[in-house]
Amino acid sequence: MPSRKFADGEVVRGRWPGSSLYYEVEILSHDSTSQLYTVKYKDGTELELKENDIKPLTSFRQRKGGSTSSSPSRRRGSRSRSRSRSPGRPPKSARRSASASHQANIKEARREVEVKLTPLILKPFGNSISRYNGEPEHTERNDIPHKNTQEKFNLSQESSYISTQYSLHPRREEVKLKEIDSKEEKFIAKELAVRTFEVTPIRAKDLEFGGVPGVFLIMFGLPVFLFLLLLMCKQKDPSLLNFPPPLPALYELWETRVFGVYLLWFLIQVLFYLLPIGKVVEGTPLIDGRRLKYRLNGFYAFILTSAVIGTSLFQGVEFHYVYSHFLQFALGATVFCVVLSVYLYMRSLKAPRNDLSPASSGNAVYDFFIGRELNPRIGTFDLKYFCELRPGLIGWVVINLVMLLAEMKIQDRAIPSLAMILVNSFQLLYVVDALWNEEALLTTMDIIHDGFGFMLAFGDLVWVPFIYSFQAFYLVSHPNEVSWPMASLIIVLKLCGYVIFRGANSQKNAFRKNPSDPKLAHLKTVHTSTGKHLLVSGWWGFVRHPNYLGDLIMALAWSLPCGFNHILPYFYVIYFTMLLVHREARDEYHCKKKYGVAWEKYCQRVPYRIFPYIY
Ligand SMILES: NC(=O)c1ccc[n+]([C@@H]2O[C@H](COP(=O)([O-])OP(=O)(O)OC[C@H]3O[C@@H](n4cnc5c(N)ncnc54)[C@H](OP(=O)(O)O)[C@@H]3O)[C@@H](O)[C@H]2O)c1
Ligand SMILES: CC(C)CCC[C@@H](C)[C@H]1CC[C@H]2C3=C(CC[C@]12C)[C@@]1(C)CC[C@H](O)C(C)(C)[C@@H]1CC3
Repeated sequence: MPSRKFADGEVVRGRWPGSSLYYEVEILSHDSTSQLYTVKYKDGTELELKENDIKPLTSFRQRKGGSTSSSPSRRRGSRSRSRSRSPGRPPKSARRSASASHQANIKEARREVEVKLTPLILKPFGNSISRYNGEPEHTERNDIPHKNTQEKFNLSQESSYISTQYSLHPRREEVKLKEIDSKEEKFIAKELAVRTFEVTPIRAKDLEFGGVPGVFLIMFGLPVFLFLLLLMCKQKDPSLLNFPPPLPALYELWETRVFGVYLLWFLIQVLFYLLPIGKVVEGTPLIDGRRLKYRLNGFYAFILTSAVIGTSLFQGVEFHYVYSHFLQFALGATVFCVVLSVYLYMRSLKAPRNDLSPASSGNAVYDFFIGRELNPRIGTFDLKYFCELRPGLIGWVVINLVMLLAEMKIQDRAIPSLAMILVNSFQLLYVVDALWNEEALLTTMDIIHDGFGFMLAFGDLVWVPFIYSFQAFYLVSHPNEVSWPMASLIIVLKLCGYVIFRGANSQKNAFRKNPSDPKLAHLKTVHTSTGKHLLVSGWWGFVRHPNYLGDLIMALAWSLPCGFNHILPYFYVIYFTMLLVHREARDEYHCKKKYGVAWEKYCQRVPYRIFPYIY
């Protein structure tokens, strides 16, 4: 077997094709047949290089006094004084055909500017930002000013893919050069976006959820499973050992009126979403540097929904209808989700490449599931963002209330059971918390990475409202009396989970928003090649996903009020453990790709993923 010189994960310099420039890259893999290395540049571009085009870091000498950068994604220090070339920028030969006239204009204008070129000096670890994935001198730092500089640096560079390669010193016509700069930057950013998609097709082995067969199974299996669970839960003895009840015929489950009520609910939420109340914030930078705007009015939508529900109750609207047609509502929501997914896939075929999700693969079945378009929008209406928090999440609280009323009616109670009150209030707290901290959603994997397809449409609109309300649904036909001491223990457990969940999420969100926040000055961090830091103390030094741990503890506290007669109310805990273990693995995979060696250092330092000393 032919030997290879560089190992996976090694940080080296890779030649940018068509040029004699070398950039820091991470070796991702090596193909022994073609003898090519797959490498990743710091701006995320992945390419295949020959061994000859790769050099160890040590083969570059550091030159004193040079004002250069070796970071592909590094923004120029002084925009008026420097010109750029970057790995994102295609080699001249490749670019010429596509952009001949644009380039001619630029060249023409540039001729009028007298410039002095400073050749690139590759400077291993010459500046903090170019230290690849790790901490050559100190791994931990509390030095906020240092962190701040880097973080600011990173934030500004995030919207640009331009790197400083040559230092040009204009002597005249500075304004003109600036104009060319900005024209060219836009052009390069656009080309890079296209190029990144061209050079990084997702290979079959990178498909998540078991690839095409896996997502096929999930798409058909989950709706069937949902109905089985709901039917089992309605049985007098919902033991798993009992044979599952047969699925009713489709015509028995379909009711146009129910579907109409569901549509009405959806439209009311659309209306609330469109209200011009709440502040508007920017999301994380997209591949082409744009930042989408999002209005944060989820909490207001919740208040308004509560007002509508309260008024309807007062007016005597029969909410029991939802309980007695629960399966029909679940089917209505499923049909809606399928139609929505088809629409999303169809429109994504016309979407520009820049708008596609990094998770999409080119395979129709897989993309239908994972979502092809990252942020499908109709005007300013963001479909994914809307569905993630509104109809399903707020719907879950309303369904819980329906179950509480149904319990009182069916069990002939003057007040709801303590178990029902616990389940309702715990889950209400969870939903209100999500809506109150709506901005945090903008940095989740769902918004940044996954497209909007069947997975999230079904998850948000069907799975969340109809499965997450399962404990309340169970309690309607399976009463469980909880003693006060037991209730107190459960409340303590829920609060512990909530403190961990909220503490961890808030700590990370605050750190990502402002790394020099004085309240976080005591926390230790490692810095990464991207300029971002990773927290290695506080909640994030306890386990690598403390927020998942808190979430799981809360999930257990939601199930305990249902007692120990059946395993069915614990389905949520079991499913959620599987979901979060899988999600954790997906996140680790992305973080490993993003942060390389720095992530490995973090893993060594914080060895447990979710459960301390267990996993
Ligand atoms: N109820 C449900 O069904 C459900 C389902 C899924 C998730 N959730 C909850 O949703 C919340 C968000 O979850 P999520 O899956 O989006 O993941 P998350 O844990 O909030 O975010 C993961 C990201 O955090 C950053 N990060 C990781 N380690 C870090 C560290 N040590 N220091 C600083 N940043 C670090 C990384 O992104 P960057 O470095 O790029 O910032 C990583 O990609 C969680 O609380 C989770 O429990 C609930
Ligand atoms: C295969 C499918 C069944 C998988 C479906 C997954 C979805 C149900 C989840 C994926 C991301 C989740 C999520 C929340 C709810 C459940 C998901 C949509 C969330 C809205 C719950 C409240 C949290 O506070 C949150 C806003 C952080 C969270 C975001 C992710």
